[in-house]
Amino acid sequence: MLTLIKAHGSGNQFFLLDQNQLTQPLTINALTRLARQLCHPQTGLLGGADGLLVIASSTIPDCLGAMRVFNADGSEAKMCGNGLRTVSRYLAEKTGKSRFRITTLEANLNVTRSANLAPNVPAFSVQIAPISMAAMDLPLAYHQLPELLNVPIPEFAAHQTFTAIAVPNPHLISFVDQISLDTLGELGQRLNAPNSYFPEGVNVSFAKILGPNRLFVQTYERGVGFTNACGTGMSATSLAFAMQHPTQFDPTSDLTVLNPGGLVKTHVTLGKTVATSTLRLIGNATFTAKVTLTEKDLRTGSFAQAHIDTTNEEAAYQTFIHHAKQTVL
Ligand SMILES: N[C@H](CCC[C@H](N)C(=O)O)C(=O)O
Repeated sequence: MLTLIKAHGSGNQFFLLDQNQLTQPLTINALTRLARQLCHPQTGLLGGADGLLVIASSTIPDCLGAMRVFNADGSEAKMCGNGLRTVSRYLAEKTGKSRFRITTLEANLNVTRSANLAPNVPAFSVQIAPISMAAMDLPLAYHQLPELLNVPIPEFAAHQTFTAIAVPNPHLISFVDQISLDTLGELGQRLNAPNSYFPEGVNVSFAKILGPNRLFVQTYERGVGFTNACGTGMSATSLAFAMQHPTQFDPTSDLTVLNPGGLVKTHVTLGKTVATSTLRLIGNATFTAKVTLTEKDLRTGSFAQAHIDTTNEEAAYQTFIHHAKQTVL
């Protein structure tokens, strides 16, 4: 038997699979198929999820594991900020460590257990890196511009400016007075269609500035669609906020970033270049259920015999968010 964990970071839902439990690792094709099967909102497990996080061993010194990210549509992503917090918790509990690194596709990232946000609401602080605005790192094909920083782009949306940042997965960010889900949804779908300005797709975030170091961010995610929260999206948006709204950015304290699924904190340090800036994402790592099933059923995508143990953490998280939103707004 093996265990899948259903988890979320700020309402961004994932299944965690530690490949070390398997007789042999699943191939990329099998992981792509499994992500689609597990995450499907109707036919998946537990109402589906936004992605599948695959944990494997790492050979890098002081890295306790490696994380790969598969979106609900099966596409692989370079990074997942909310997911990294849940993987950090999994590895912290597996090893008893509270400060270590995790290998991701383009960086070995520092993670640290933080103080619980409330009783039964564990939290982690994770590094988000590498950071780039170079069109080739997104990749972006828009009128040969070397980067997008606060650029009006009528083809994307009227009367809006856009910033593109890779952390290292690709993000397109626009600060708006009011968030139009229709505009965001149409743009998200259009820029993730074949032959768009973003040949590998892009996560699109609209952000509302609520006050100094306080944002609300809604993201349309590549490979998923609208989600409760996008960790890398909120991190990239925090960096864009620091660059574009310096009078409202206090570098000495965290930002509070609200989202439909709750809230996170981010910390931004602005370097001389974007590549020398740093980002940290701090927030909950909630395990909502543990799923036990045979390796055979996992490999065949047969979940009828899976045994579900629901935890009591979701109620604790909702209580925390209810109180937190009252204090932050
Ligand atoms: N959809 C994203 C991956 C998941 C990232 C998001 N869930 C996060 O927390 O960062 C992408 O394709 O780049």
